[in-house]
Amino acid sequence: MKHAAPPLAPKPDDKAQARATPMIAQYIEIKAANADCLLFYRMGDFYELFFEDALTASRALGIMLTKRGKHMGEDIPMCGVPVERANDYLQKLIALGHRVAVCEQIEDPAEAKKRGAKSVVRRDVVRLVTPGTITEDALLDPTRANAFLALARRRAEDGGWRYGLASVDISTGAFTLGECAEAELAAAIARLEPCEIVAAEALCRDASLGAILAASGPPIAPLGRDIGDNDAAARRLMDFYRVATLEGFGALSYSELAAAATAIFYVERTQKESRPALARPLSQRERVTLDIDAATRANLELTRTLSGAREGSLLSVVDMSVTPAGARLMAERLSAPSTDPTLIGARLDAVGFFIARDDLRASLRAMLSRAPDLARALSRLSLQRGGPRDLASVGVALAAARETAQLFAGVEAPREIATEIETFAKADAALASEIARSLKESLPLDRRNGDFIREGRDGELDEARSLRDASRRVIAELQGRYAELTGLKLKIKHNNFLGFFLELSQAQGEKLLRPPFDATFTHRQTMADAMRFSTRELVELEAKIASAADRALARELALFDALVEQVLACAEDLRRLAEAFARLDCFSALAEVAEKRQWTRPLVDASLDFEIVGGRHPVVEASLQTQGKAFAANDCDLDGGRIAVVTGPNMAGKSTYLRQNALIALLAQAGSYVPAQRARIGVVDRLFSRVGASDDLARGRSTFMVEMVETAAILNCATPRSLVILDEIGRGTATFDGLSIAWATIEHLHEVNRSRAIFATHFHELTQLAKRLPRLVNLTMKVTDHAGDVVFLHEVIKGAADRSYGVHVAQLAGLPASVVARSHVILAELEAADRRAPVETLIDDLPLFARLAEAVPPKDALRDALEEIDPDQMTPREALAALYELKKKL
Ligand SMILES: Nc1ncnc2c1ncn2[C@@H]1O[C@H](COP(=O)(O)OP(=O)(O)OP(=O)(O)O)[C@@H](O)[C@H]1O
Repeated sequence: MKHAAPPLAPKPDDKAQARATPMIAQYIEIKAANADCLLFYRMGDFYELFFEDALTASRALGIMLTKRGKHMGEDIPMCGVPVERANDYLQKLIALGHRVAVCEQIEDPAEAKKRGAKSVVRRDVVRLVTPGTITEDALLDPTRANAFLALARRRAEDGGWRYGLASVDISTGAFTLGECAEAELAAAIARLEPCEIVAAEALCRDASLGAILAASGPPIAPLGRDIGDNDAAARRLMDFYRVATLEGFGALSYSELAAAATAIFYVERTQKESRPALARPLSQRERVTLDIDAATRANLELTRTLSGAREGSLLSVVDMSVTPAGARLMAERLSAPSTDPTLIGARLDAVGFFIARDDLRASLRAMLSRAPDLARALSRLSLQRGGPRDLASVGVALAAARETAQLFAGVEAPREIATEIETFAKADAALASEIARSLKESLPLDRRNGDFIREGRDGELDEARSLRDASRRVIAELQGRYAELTGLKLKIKHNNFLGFFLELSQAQGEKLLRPPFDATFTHRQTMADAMRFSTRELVELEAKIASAADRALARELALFDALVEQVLACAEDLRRLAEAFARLDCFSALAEVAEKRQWTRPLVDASLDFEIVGGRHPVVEASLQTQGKAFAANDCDLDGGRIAVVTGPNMAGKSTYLRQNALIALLAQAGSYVPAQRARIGVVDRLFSRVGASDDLARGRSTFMVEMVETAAILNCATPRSLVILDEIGRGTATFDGLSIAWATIEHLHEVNRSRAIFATHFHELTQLAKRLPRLVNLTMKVTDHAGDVVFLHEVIKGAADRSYGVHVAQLAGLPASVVARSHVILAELEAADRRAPVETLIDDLPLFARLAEAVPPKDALRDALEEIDPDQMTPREALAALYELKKKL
């Protein structure tokens, strides 16, 4: 079959448009204005897609591709999705990274007809649905924030670039700002985990930024133009918030202002006429959080495992929250732990309180688990996308707030909890009872068809409803009367085209066409097996019922709008309430985990200490527990910049040990109790890791290259306040290269970075470094070896491993016996050779890294001659002579 390239939707100025049908002409124009989106074009009960959109969507959604009419002599490809199932299809398209423009009919078809038989119903795009701007429950993951990130770039005073970051979650109204240099951008994006990134097109084209964005994962939405200068950006913000000055917004930098304005621009571009109730942007520039780069975040599997699953991540073990908002906050806390010991202490007090008061914790959690997702309901209401259930959610949340306040009445709670309780006590009781008084018990999802306002709430509504219902009874009576009158089997039915009509079989219907019945019954339609009639009485009733039903619905919708208005008038208070619920949920959930898993309160202070006694890996321990196995707890002491070099056999637990210490520090700073008997952590400013092997083939980097890039970042950035964990550096290359790199890395960490660090390695030669580096300690994994039967005890002890047991692990893994036997022979040979020329002698021959650095540059004749030259004291002639002299020396 000939398959010509599908006709692309022509440009609006194409002369083709002139020859298109009026409807296709309208389509072409709207599509051109939304070229980067799939266009859902409303036609009756369907959203239709045409031209290349139809091909994309039919492939992505697995729906049938048809055609409709011709354009320029070619069939127009078309596919469609029913309006009531649109959300399912939207979800699939969004998950695939598409953006969808929803185009509705914005006038009654009857109106269009008045303009002439051929005129098309007016249509317009009412909303762009994009991955970062969705609000519907059906499209959202309740436990994850759904933010887009707007980026803008401005010159700083020192001439360098500063990036402004605005993170907006329309589904909850959260709006935060930040600023960073290009080098910090990837880590910032990893922390914020946006679902979509928005930036001016010119910025997206920048080579180095483009590479960062492409590597960061989420789909990118380029905006046609920049937001303009500082004044234009400020004006956009003021217009959106309807304020005359930005003074109330705190000090915003130029790049933050530009990013905030870009975000608002995108909100307006996607939400069109609707204006979401966004919180005022909150600058987090002064925020003090633990810096974790993207690689470390991924390697430590904080909120997701390396394979992308939530299950098996740190979050999946820690998150025992009972509300979606609590789960979202928990993810945020783990993603951005604090570096402020006072704040951390206050949060730990709150967790401690809920551990001590398990009675209050149980009541609170029972109540919270019934509370709705207030933030998301509120957001939908503000976008006119809310339904009766969203309104009910506000009422239920307000009632729950009062109940919580009562629960804590007279209780002496720590500051972090007491402030939330004050918020609860102020919850608007009048609004809660107004909502409860107005809405029925069981509510429809959609407000479109009414039937959600209680009887007795509004006299006018009740009257219209009883008229509507009475008329329906009259219809039933009428059917009986007509049946009796004619002696025929007939039924009164309804459709949108005929309204009410009588239907009977063809044979019986014939009788109504003849006297005396033809005086009363008017023939309307003959079907294959039935005939349809109407009567004057039916037509009159139809009008009465329709108008009563219309009046009832209009009244219900008016009452709905009035309630929404009342809710939105206190949107700010309600959002604070939603946040307060999330925080209490988070604290009580952390108390729950601490108790369930026997975690203890860490001490976090401003020192450079790091002492963990009886530490465990939270995720490995939980997984062993389900298999009925115990986890062997281990200590770790890195006080004052100590570096632990861990050697030991494969499978003995080195990686687990490295990660658990990083995770314990991170949990402590996130305000959680920790899996250890005791932990004292001098607050960590940056957490670095180089663990696991992964390649980044998309960016043309091999496993070893990735390893070196990450190691370089660590050596360039780590400070004495940082915590560094390095797993098997130098493994991915030839032995001597790898050993040399690992050796120099440890020296650099010890002498230059002076960070607290743990280094796991199979290069046993490195343990010799302890002789030279005073803050280096050797640790090893305890192994028992009974007559060739090796048992890993997973216990970390002081000292160095003498062998790897690699061949033993290979045997356990099922390598053929002949290969294992041969490996033993080769190993014995190699070990004998090593004993004749041990690498340990190197330690005495090589100068230390720092001294090496001092020794550079080496002296030579050319350098000596250069040093003697003083250009300020020379005539041009002397200078020329000196130049010839230098050249000669060279
Ligand atoms: N402290 C512990 N208590 C009990 N089991 C542990 C402990 N540490 C590790 N394990 C178990 O041992 C397995 C191997 O641990 P891990 O991956 O940390 O070893 P490794 O020494 O880093 O190995 P390799 O050198 O091969 O990477 C883990 O999957 C876990 O089930």
